[in-house]
Amino acid sequence: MISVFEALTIIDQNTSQLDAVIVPLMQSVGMAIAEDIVAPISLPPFRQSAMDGYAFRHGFGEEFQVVGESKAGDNVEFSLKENEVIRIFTGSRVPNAADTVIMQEHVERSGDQVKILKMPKIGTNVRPVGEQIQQGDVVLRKGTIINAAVIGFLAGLGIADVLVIRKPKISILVTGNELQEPGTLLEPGAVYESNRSMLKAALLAENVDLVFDSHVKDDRESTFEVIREGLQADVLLISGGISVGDYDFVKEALEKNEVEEKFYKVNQKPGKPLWFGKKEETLVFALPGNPASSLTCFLIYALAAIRKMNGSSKIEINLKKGKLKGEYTNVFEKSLFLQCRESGGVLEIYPKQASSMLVSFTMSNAFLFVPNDVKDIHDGDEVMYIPFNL
Ligand SMILES: Nc1nc2c(c(=O)[nH]1)N[C@H]1C(S)=C(S)[C@@H](COP(=O)(O)OP(=O)(O)OC[C@H]3O[C@@H](n4cnc5c(N)ncnc54)[C@H](O)[C@@H]3O)O[C@H]1N2
Ligand code: MOO
Repeated sequence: MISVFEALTIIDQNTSQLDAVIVPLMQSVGMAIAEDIVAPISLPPFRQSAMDGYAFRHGFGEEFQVVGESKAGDNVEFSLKENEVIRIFTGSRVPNAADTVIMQEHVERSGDQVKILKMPKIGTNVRPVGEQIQQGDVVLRKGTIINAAVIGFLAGLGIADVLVIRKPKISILVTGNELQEPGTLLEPGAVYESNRSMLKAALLAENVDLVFDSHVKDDRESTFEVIREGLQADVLLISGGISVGDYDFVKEALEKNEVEEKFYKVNQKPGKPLWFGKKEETLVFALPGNPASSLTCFLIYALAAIRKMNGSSKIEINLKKGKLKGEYTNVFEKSLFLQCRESGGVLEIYPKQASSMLVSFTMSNAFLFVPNDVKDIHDGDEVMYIPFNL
């Protein structure tokens, strides 16, 4: 059985960033920029007034006559004499002849006469061309994730389309005769299906396209067929049917579909029977069906691969250092991902940790990571943890 870190390395070696596509700006939210962006124009593109007030030539007294107006959107030029001002507004072009703008609260106006009450320094309230960005500057680096601020900034540069890493296409397949949809009366021997909704919910916050989701009964032929369909994606996530029971057909169906196994079984709890493979460029994660095992394996392995496809860097665990509150003994000789609450670097382990249970997950914000060779951990000991956000 391989270790957690070997599993991550194998996934990393088999995962590549997806190709780049041009999309309209408004469709790019959450996507990673695929090449450095160079400013096509300077910002501001012209000398711009920062205030509503008057534009004038500094150093020629305090009393002026208003001889014109420049409002937002205008592009008028004036040859200002020493005692002349232009009425101006925030965002308007400052005529070349003026070097300073005084805000209107600092003048006294009567008719077309203006008296400056509080003389500003030369250059005040005039935003120079390129004050924010110079044309030709690299303004955003490859890999930047597009958020509302980036959208606003790019739109402000006049950019309407952007080259981004395309979204991974994801298929979800859950297996099991016993699974029944929530909202129906539970039949004897059945359980409510939860992994499909859970994985879909976890993917909502990610930059992906869900292209296929299905439930298949424990049947050899149907499992083969539905996996064949689900492989039309960048990532196929399968839940359940990957253990060694007589009705666990997933491994066999993956092999029959010529998905190459890269590993099966990781020395961890939960999630020991995790299976990972690849067919051409499609990655397949067969997640163990127990709900906590499925979610743990998704968060630690599949999500890291999806994010790498999306433009983030290497796949690795984000291990942080904290202190344990309480005592814990690892009796399993496996690496453990324990659901816990982290606050200020102090970790408290929740009691119900079985693979079949999600109750502690609902209250958790981190995994305490216990390596397989660590047995006893005492109150106040330094521990490693992995924060997560659900
Ligand atoms: N003889 C052995 N038996 C098992 C081993 C083993 O090594 N030898 N490993 C155990 C471990 S560890 C795990 S984890 C499970 C994984 O089994 P499968 O991946 O085959 O999952 P299933 O048998 O299909 O289901 C397990 C469990 O989870 C429930 N389940 C499955 N899918 C869903 C779903 N979509 N929503 C809600 N609940 C689901 C299912 O009803 C079962 O109770 O194997 C152990 N066995
Ligand atoms: O490895 Mo399984 O997920 O513990 O029950």
